[in-house]
Amino acid sequence: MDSRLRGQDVPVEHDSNEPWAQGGESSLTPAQLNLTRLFEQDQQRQQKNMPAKAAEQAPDGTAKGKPRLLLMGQRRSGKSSISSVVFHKLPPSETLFLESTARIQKDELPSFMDFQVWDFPGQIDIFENPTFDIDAMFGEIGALIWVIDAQDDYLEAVARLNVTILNLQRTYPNIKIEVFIHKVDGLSDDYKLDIQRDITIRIQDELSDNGFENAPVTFHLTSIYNHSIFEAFSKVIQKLIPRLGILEAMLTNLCRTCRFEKAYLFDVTSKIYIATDSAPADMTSYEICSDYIDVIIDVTEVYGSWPRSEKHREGLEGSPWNQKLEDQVASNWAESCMVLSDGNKPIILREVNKYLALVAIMKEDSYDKMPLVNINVEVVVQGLEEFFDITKPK
Ligand SMILES: Nc1nc2c(ncn2[C@@H]2O[C@H](COP(=O)(O)OP(=O)(O)OP(=O)(O)O)[C@@H](O)[C@H]2O)c(=O)[nH]1
Repeated sequence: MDSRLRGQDVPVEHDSNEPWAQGGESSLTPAQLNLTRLFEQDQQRQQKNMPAKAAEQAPDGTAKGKPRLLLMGQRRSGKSSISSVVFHKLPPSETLFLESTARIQKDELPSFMDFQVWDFPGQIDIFENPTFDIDAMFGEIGALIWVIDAQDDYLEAVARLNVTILNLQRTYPNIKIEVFIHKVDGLSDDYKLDIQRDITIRIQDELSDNGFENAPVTFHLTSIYNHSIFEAFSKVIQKLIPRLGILEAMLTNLCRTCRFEKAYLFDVTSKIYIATDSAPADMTSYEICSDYIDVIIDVTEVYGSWPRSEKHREGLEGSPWNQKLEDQVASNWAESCMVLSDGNKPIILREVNKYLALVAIMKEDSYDKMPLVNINVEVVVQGLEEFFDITKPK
């Protein structure tokens, strides 16, 4: 959308003499310097914890420093379906036709943090197979996602998961283990909770029998047929973001200042939310915001997206506007800073960069204050850009 459709935007002029506009170490604001220092400390700590072998080289030449998500579990538990639905937009019903994975599928996903997803074939046991370089696999920061089919007998899956956790805990105590109790669609709420309780107890008992009391294992109830899989991935990815608290604080402040009900920072392609404000997250607001992203993407696909052709640009900059496009829109990146009314609660979407978008649900009376809201959103977006600039893997 351009500003003619939006109407309410107040473009904020930026003084190029302002410190953050210039770049360079000496021109950083105290907040930027503080974040840079904290981030460097985090990285030094992580490098100390990394096994020497993994720190030396990346397996198969993939870029280092990219967080890696490993999808493991029994055959047909739903690993490839999860990866295809979340990261490749495959409609859930089409996963019925996916073939069994024969070799490890490595997916590099260009996104705000360029992570990789490795989909393991269900029949492979990496600890029994000497050809696997375990150090290279688990040395990088990331998470192991273990998928358990809740509609099937899960005892063997739990037993294999226990062996895997015990093996990992001895060498890589920091790796996060995320258990997806999957395919819970069609199960009653009571039954879902029973299964979750049973699996949790079986794993925790085994771990404490072996002397591991506080292993970082988290459980999620998931299905590709609703938003639960995106919600679970959001939680997994959030744990990989250094200094997530700063992002949350920014969004909480924005909600307070603009009287938003809820604000999410989304990774647009996967619709994973990578941060939200401190108000309790509820599935409904997440669903509304993520569906809204779909609407915007569909509209953008129909009416053209970045980059525009020279001719299109000339048309937009010509009469009657007679202004450069950059001067007409609030953001160089955003084509979709627009407001829709949903049940009297407008929703605002503002692109942050080509991967991220800020989506917020406003309160009923906030529509009148759009110019102020836009200015505040603009400032937060700049803060977010600076955050990701400082914390991106170097
Ligand atoms: N009901 C339901 N079925 C699912 C769900 N996720 C995946 N499936 C189905 O589970 C079957 C197996 O899915 P796959 O993704 O191929 O399983 P996999 O774990 O990758 O299997 P391997 O490659 O053999 O290890 C497919 O028929 C999917 O449609 C879910 O959330 N709910």
